[in-house]
Formats: sequence, structure tokens, C-alpha cells
Amino acid sequence: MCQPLPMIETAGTMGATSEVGRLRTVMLHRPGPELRRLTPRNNDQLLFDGVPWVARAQDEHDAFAQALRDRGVEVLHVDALLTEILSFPAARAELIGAAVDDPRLGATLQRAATSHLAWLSPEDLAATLIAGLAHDELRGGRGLAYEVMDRSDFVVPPLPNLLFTRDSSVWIGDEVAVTSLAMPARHRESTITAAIYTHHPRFAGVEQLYGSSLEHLEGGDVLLLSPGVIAVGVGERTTPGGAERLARRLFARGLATTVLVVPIAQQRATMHLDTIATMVDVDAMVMYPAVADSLRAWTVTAPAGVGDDADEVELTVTGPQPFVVAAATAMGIDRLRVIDTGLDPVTAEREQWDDGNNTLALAPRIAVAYERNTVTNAALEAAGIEVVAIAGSELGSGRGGPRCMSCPVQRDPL
Ligand SMILES: NC(=[NH2+])NCCC[C@H](N)C(=O)O
Repeated sequence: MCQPLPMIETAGTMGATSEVGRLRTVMLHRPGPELRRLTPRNNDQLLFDGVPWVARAQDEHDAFAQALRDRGVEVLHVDALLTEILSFPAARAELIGAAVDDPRLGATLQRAATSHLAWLSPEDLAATLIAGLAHDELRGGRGLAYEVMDRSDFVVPPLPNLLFTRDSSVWIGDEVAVTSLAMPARHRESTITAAIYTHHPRFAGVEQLYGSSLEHLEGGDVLLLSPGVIAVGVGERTTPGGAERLARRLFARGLATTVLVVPIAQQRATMHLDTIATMVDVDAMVMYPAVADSLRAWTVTAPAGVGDDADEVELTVTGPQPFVVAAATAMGIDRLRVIDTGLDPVTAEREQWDDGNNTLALAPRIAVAYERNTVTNAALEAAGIEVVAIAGSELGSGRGGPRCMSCPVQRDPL
């Protein structure tokens, strides 16, 4: 334990100012034993629409990671970063504390779980923090809560949605926002991303611009439309309060000039802004046609030279305007080109559900997309976007596509 980690050379500054600058480094999480915890009894609560075939999901994810590496992208894995920081006592204490900080447990079970976790090697602790700790896996389990707890329940619940690394942190400029996830099944994910950014030497000196205990804000709702122009969806996950706090902090730190706040329907099919629209070129988005005309945005700005006290920043709010109009104005372009998901309403609805809009741009006009969304992908190709198609039959059961499954750590400036 406690051996210093080697400092890793990184090419250029970390961070991103757009969704489409050439992708250099990305953080992924290869799905593992945490997916084997899903059953028909718990999958709804754990935010999966079914019970995935884990080995196939891993094959699909490996092919996704390989497609990125083949195009020169460095792939970082959450479990490896987590294992590395878990040789530091401070990181261990923080993450063990977060794992047992659960009102279901009670003091006796909390103590038993803490001492169980404290004995684990960095590898085993990383694995347990992600896959969770089932009732009968806890050596020395005791206490009222332990006796009463259903045998199929978890002392530490698994994190199957860690797969969607987009949501638990987002880089804006050269800072990282550790987010505050709305669904109870995902709260603990951002304690892991916070610990990685705090303790891993790779990220030494990186400023954290948000935090896991603030108003709900999820990375899937944050779109870097162009340098300094950020769209934030508010709906099932991100609250208006979260969007406002992020805007203030971005303005105070000079990381944005305009934030567009975009209300989206509060339902599972549109849980994040990136389920209905993603950038595929500097001036183009693939978008769900059923919302393309009705999507509205409030434009939030702040006077220049606002100083660095975020709470003092005076916000100017105008709108609402049609999203595409507000976006083009803020981005300083004549028109935001929109490529439709599907052609007829039924195909569009099916392909939106299967994350046809959820593309990951590798550079302007090159995007990773699920192969199953054939009509959307053909529309992208027809619009001059090269589609890097990946399989997602099992990965898709968690309702997330290539964008949700990736957190860009470094993109070239445009
Ligand atoms: N950025 C995204 N669209 N992420 C998708 C997350 C899916 C995950 N099962 C959830 O419900 O939270």
C-alpha cells in the first residue's frame, strides 16, 4: 500500500471546449460483475430495461474501446484508475465511508461493513465498490439491520450504471465538473469520480468545478455546443437549480459566456438532453424530430468581468426561443444544421429509444453510433458524417449509447 504512482505524461492540456474537437483521451468503464447483479426484481430500480447477457455486453464494450483506440484515442478505464488510488489511505477512507453511508444499515452493520472493506486489497476493494457487497458476502455480518435484511439484498448496492461515464463527470474547458446524480441507484458513482480526480496523480492540479452534494446535475444533460457555449438540459435528472449553479460557476471562472437552459420531457425515453440531440459537426446535430420543433431554450449570460464569486454573479436570462435559433445565435453561426433520427415517426421513436441520437464524435464529421439505428445512420452518412458503427444489443439494455458510455478527458480545441 501507499506506493507513489508514476506521474503520467499527458500530451497537451486536459479538457474539452466542444463536443467535436479531435478526441484524444476518454474515460470508459468496461461492464463487469456489477451487471451480473441485475435480476428481474431489481433491474427497474437499478435503471436497466432488462437483464443483459454480461459476456456479450463485455465483448461489445471491448469492440467500442478498440474502435476508439484504432482511431488514436487513449482509453482510460475507471476500474484501473480506482484501483490505483485505493493504495492511498485518504482515498480508501473516503470511498469506504461513502459506501457505508446508507441509512438502511445502522451503526453495527456500518461498522461490520467498514472493517470488511478495510481489509481488502486495492484490487478487491475497487471490485467491491463497483459490484457491491451482497448480504452473504459480508464476513462477520452482524447487527439488527443485517439480521432483518432480505438475503437477496445488498449491504453495498452495485453500480451497473457506472458504464455511463458521461453522467458522473464532465470536463468543461480545463476543469472537471463532478456531477450530482439524481437517481438513488447512481448517487455513489460520483463519489468514485470525485476520488479519482482528487487523488490520481494523472489529474493533479485539475480544478473541480462542481460537486456530488450540490443540486442535481448529470453530464448527459451538458452539451458543449461551441467554445464558451454550453447547453444544459433540465428534466428528469438535472434540476433548474443545478443548471443555474453550473452557469454561475462557469461564468465566474471564465469557462463560458452563454449557457442555454433547455427543458426536456421528464420521462425515461428523454432522461438526458443527449438522448434527443448530440453534435456531429461544428454546426450540426443529430436530433429527434418529434422534439426538434418544440425544443426551447432560455439564454443565460452574465456581464463581462464578473469576478470570481459565483454567488454574486448577476445572471441575465432571455427567452424562451426555439432551441435551434438560440443555439445558432449563441454559437455565432447562421444556422444549426439538424439531421433527423429516422424518417417516419415510428422509426424515429424506435431509433431514439435505441440511442440513435446518442453519438460520440471523434472529430468533426466522424461519430460513433450504434449499428442498429440503420435509418439514422444512413441519414448521418447522407449528410457527410462518417459513422463508426458499433454493436450495442446488450449494452443498450441500460438505455445509453456511445456518448453516455464515454467521458472525454481531452479533445483538441477546434
Ligand atoms: N447520458 C446518458 N443518456 N446516460 C444514460 C444513462 C442510462 C442509465 N441507465 C440511467 O438511467 O441513468
